Amino acid sequence: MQLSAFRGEKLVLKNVNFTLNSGESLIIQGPNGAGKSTLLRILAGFKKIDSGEILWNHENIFDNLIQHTQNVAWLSHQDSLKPALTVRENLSLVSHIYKTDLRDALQTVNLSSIIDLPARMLSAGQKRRVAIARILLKPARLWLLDEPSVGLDQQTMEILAEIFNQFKSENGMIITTTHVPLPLPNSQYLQLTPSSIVKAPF
Ligand SMILES: Nc1ncnc2c1ncn2[C@@H]1O[C@H](COP(=O)(O)OP(=O)(O)OP(=O)(O)O)[C@@H](O)[C@H]1O
Repeated sequence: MQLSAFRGEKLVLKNVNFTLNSGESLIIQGPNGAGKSTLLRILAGFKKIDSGEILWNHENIFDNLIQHTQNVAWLSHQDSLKPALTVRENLSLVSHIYKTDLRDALQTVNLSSIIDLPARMLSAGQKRRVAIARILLKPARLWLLDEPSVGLDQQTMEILAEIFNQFKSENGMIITTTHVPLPLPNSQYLQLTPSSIVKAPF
């Protein structure tokens, strides 16, 4: 892999390298600005790299990004819910596309009772749980999660542990950023540090 990437003029990722197999998880750590979200965006195919390559089953993900996006489910830092739409409406498109059970997903995150509430009326933790339900609705091989536990209470952390465990036992792969301990035993760790390297002006 050995990938490097700039954001603007700043070298954010330098020679990052890891391998992940089916059923494994990787926890990306580092201080604010170290490039954790940037790395997730790259792995999701949303941002190009400046050197190196990312291989999925020996093939460069950037050679067929449409195919790659089908392998990936993405939980961003924001929950990306439409405030005026109900929980059901926010999730119905993804559940319709993949023919997956919206009620099951909401039940897993303990949100069945608020299925018809508009997203703008949800608490921060409830919004996070809806975003996690959306991950469950896409039959992806790789989950890319940006600080998945933000706003979650202890009970939901236990649910998250079960969700992670189940997904990995079905050979799913998880790559996640976090600033706090996550219920993901037997993970690899990748430590990023902020870089001070900037592009030469010419
Ligand atoms: N769109 C952008 N244009 C230019 N620089 C950017 C852009 N987005 C992020 N950066 C810079 O890239 C660096 C890495 O940002 P990134 O969001 O990946 O960090 P992070 O490790 O996820 O931080 P945090 O822990 O605060 O979420 C930061 O220095 C940030 O200022």
